[in-house]
Amino acid sequence: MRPAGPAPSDDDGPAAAAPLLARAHELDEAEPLRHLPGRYLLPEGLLYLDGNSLGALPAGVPDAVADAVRRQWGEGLVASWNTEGWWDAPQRVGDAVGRLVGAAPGQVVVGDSTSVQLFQCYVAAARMRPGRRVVVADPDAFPTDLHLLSSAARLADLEVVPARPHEVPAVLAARGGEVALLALAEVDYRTGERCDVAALTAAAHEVGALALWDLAHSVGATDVDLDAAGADLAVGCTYKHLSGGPGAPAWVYVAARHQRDVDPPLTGWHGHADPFAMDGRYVPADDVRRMRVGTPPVLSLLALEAALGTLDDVTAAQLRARSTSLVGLLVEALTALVPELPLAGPADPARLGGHVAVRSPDAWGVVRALAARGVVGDFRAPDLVRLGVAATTTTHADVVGAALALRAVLDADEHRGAEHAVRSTVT
Ligand SMILES: Cc1ncc(COP(=O)(O)O)c(C=O)c1O
Ligand SMILES: Nc1c(O)cccc1C(=O)C[C@H](N)C(=O)O
Repeated sequence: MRPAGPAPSDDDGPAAAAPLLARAHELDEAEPLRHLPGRYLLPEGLLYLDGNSLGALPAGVPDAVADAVRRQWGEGLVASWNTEGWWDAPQRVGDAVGRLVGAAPGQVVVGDSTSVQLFQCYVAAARMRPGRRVVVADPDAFPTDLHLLSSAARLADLEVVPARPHEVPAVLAARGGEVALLALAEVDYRTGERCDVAALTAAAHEVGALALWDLAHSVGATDVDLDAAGADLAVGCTYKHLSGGPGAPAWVYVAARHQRDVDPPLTGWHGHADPFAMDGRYVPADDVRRMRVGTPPVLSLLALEAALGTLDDVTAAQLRARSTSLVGLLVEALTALVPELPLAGPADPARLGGHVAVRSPDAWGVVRALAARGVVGDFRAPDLVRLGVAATTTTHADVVGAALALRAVLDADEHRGAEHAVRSTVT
């Protein structure tokens, strides 16, 4: 963590800003994906640094959704399950997501929320490792992960052993043969810190455990490679860096080698080997389709498919390169312009996902004051100002602009206003 330092004097701000702004413009001009922001719709003049919560609207999505509603639903009616490929959309869209997380086709389905997929995976993993009762998990994980793990543990009689990512090797060494599952996120939703998926997966495998990854903050921001890492199970949202839209369905990955053994607890008819046999006996599909549950949110799935179409000609490595460049400049700009707010995570962009967080006892007021200046970040309790970069829409000029706005907020004491006293649920 970077130590807190003195605030720049009146002259330091602009002096430090000029070279940063010049470099931002150079980087934006040299950026191979500089055309990408033009494929998204954002309000004019807004500096949107919250795509790690809800990604911007891709320009093609409104027409795709209108077509899904008016033509596919309105005219095609029930026949659209076949003629428009609604029935197979979870696998088709799953493969499109899989391309961005290093999953060869046939290992990802999209349909339920991340919370549901997590629950499916916790219980399924415990069933795949009978006789082992321990799940090693990060106590600082996103709350839904912890809540669902706690319920799965009650249901399947599991013991949850807390370990932050850096503590995992020691905990695995201590609990070895008792461990059924290691459950972690690649990117810490608070600090942005990234851990080594391949190394930690290998450590889990060494003791015979499975590894489940929550990639909510990774997909579209990191170059995580599930197949290469040998991961067993993974889940992730699609409404953040993939811009699938509010409530867009999440995805689940099951490595091909586990698909005949994985035994999820929610055995809905869409996961049946022959759903239209209308057989009262459950026979799971013999591939990743068995992770499907019930009827998926088709309109949202089609919106997501259109959003992913925006990235058809872009690779995960290209997105990662742009994200890293943006995050690197954001860290540099924050370090230079607001040194009194320490970084919550590492300064090295290679060790970060798609967002950067700084600590402030007035974090909520800072976030509200930034919003009043047209800079959208978010607050995470108790003391974090989180600024996300989207490889799709954020520019280098945006990140320097956000750091400058933060400097101006602190200089003018705008974060201490009485109107910031009440905390809302979002941002
Ligand atoms: C790491 C992580 N997991 C899960 C979720 C959310 O899951 P759900 O989409 O089910 O609300 C989020 C964000 O909301 C998240 O950051
Ligand atoms: N999923 C969200 C929601 O349903 C409402 C408001 C925000 C969110 C988010 O995505 C929060 C986000 N996962 C986070 O890292 O804090």
